[in-house]
Amino acid sequence: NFGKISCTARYLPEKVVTNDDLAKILATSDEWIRSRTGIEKRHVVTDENTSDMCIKVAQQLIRKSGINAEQLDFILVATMSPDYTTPSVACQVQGVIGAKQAIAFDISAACSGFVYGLSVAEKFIRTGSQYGLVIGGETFSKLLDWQDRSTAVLFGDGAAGILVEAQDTPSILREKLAADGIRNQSLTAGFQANKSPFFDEKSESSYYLKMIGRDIFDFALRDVVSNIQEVVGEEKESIDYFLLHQANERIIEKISKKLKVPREKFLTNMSNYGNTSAASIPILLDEAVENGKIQLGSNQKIVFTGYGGGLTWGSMLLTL
Ligand SMILES: O=C(O)C1CCN(c2ccc(-c3cc(CO)ccc3Cl)cn2)CC1
Repeated sequence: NFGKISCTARYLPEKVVTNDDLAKILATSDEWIRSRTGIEKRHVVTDENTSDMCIKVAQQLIRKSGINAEQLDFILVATMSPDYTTPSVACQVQGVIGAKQAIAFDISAACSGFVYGLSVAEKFIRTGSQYGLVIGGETFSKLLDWQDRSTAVLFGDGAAGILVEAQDTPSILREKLAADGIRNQSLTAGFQANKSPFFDEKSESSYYLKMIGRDIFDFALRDVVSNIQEVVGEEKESIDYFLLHQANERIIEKISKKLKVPREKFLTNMSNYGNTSAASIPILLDEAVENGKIQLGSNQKIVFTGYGGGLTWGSMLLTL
């Protein structure tokens, strides 16, 4: 058997924060944020955590697909902002929706988490699983230094995911995942300092998200472009849509130029959500399904590409 995407869903927290709202608390402006990132607004949780949003996505997937939660064999949640280190968000979801047969664990691959998760899901399907959920969910608002205008304006909260089910023909045609731990300090968040009586005082906690933007930008233009080329090969023209992690409008423009693929083949929505890390690709996918650009079961060819902290990156070529 092979995995196919048979349902999509998304959940955004109610509160919307515009660039002008941020300009009231930070030395920034709508003009700067919009011109440098393409972001106009983002959603921010006020009383929810990552698990709450992922549970809502899972409940929608079950309702929309008509399957019973007990049919699920696995639940994978890609997140770098879980409620706890344990239990996993996936286990919190599994418990609430009553997916008693499902194994459940989180995937920590930053903004590549959804692509890594879909790749893992495919392996479960190929070895006998029938149904599973892959959900990307983030509450970055708790990781950010809201005094730091270079990062606080870039990110948003949200969750989205897919139901993956077994079929006898392949949907995932090619994939290439990668990581480079040498550059692991280019994007960090959530460091927890040790406070035991036996630990040297040296360690200071750097919980807030820190990013060397220039390094990540360059990485996206170099490694990510060659990764897409490696996965897409000569079939560039036959791809209907490229769904890249929604980090920055200018990055996507530059990548489309480097690949010599028309910009309109790259779906984007960072203007409305900011960078939602592991949730960004499934949010984009669910919107495209909702507005009809993408139809599941249509044999359309799409590419998913994640890239971010780790450093991690990876692309998958699918026929839907
Ligand atoms: O001065 C400017 O123009 C700044 C320059 C720096 N910028 C950046 C840099 C890197 C990212 C980014 C982040 C992640 C993490 O999800 C993944 C992938 C990318 Cl490419 C987003 N924005 C913002 C505008």
